[in-house]
Amino acid sequence: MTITNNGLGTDGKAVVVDLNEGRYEGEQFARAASETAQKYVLPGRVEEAVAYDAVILAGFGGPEGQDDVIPFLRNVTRGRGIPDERLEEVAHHYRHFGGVSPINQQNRELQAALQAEADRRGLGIPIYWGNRNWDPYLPEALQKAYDDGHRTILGLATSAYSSFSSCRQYREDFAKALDETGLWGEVRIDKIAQFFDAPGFVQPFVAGVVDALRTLIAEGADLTTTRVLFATHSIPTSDAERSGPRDVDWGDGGAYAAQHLAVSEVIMQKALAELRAEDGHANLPDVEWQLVYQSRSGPPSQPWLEPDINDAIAEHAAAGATAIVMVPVGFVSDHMEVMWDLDTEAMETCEEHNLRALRVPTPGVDPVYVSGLIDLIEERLNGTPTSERVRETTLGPWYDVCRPGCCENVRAGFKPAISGLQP
Ligand SMILES: CC1=C(CCC(=O)O)c2cc3nc(cc4[nH]c(cc5[nH]c(cc1n2)c(C)c5CCC(=O)O)c(CCC(=O)O)c4C)C(CCC(=O)O)=C3C
Ligand SMILES: [Fe+2]
Repeated sequence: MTITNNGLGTDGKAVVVDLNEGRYEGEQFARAASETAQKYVLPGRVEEAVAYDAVILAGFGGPEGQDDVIPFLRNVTRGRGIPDERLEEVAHHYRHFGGVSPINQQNRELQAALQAEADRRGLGIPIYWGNRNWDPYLPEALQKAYDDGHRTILGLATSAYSSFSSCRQYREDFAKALDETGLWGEVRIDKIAQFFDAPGFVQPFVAGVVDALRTLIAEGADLTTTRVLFATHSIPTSDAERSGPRDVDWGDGGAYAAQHLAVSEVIMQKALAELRAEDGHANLPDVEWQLVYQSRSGPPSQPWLEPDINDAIAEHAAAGATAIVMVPVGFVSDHMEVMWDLDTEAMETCEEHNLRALRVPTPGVDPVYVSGLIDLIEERLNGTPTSERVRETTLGPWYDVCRPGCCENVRAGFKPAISGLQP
């Protein structure tokens, strides 16, 4: 077993631990990793140029027909022994839309857009695409990249924040893909860090909030009774508390909530500044905003992050709000969680309370977002110093190499993962 420490540790710069050099076995691996961890120094960012020869875009995956729905849900809930009858309850969101989630098509389009931008910049790097929970699966994408001769791969997950579900699970899935293809030691895979505060991710939301507020202004709405709700996926509070590096006190909701709060505040500030710079809007009032959560699942006995967006809408209505702007800041495309939980359920809640409601788009394939993701790839290709990486909050740039315990999930237990020090 080898862990190679690429040697920058003690001078305060990034340590690179190449986890792809061997296959690690539980205890033994954990012990060796913690010895390495002694030498591991913040901030865990890789400032070394690496000649990546391919990128794998890792998506969540979704069903593309009624027959796919239950098998897909079995994949998502794998290992948790949820009976098909229960899955059928979750399935009705998908059933309602013909069993089709738009997420795969969105990722196909993102892959094509990323490829076009990479080619335009002359990077000469192919972009492959594979999913966690549906066809095309990650191991297939990895095998394809390998068969095409690629050995040094950069992973890019369609998820911008830290938590077990939004970061570590993707790291584990890349490791699992190495397992299933038997390519440990043959291929190196590193993952791009969480990018919640990268300009390309933030800017489309700013533009969306500007558009929404402009629409409300044009309608003669009162911005002092308008509420901007930044919505993200709820997660169990136990996951939230373990999100991000464990040696930092992130406050309630861990790094997950801290990242969302920081980025929401920036989006709000930038949107208002942009509007105030326009003719006639110099005296625009501040608009109240709040971070809210959606799509909770799990048993009622298990605490998840709150408030739920629907409860928040009802409370704002009771307190005299007249308009709601929903900003799906936790998501990168308009997939089922957006179509159902926001555009269907939360919209209905707004209607029940006679609130004017608007929903801002996700980044999707906005050229600013696509170009911003390619910037992140170039940072790693070039080994761009931390100080030269542009980010919109003081929390970033996030860590390229995750520290031990980062985003760990005590329920799931220890599993190998790329791009981090274990366990
Ligand atoms: C943080 C987070 C993101 C954002 C980061 C990212 O994008 O990765 C996300 C995205 C998504 N979640 C999605 C779908 C589902 N998530 C589920 C279940 C869960 N998600 C969780 C968290 C997250 N989920 C959690 C803590 C669970 C509980 C079970 C567990 O601990 O694992 C279930 C199971 C049924 C249920 O429990 O409701 C489904 C079907 C889809 C696809 C949509 C489509 O098809 O268009 C997408 C993009
Ligand atoms: Fe989910």
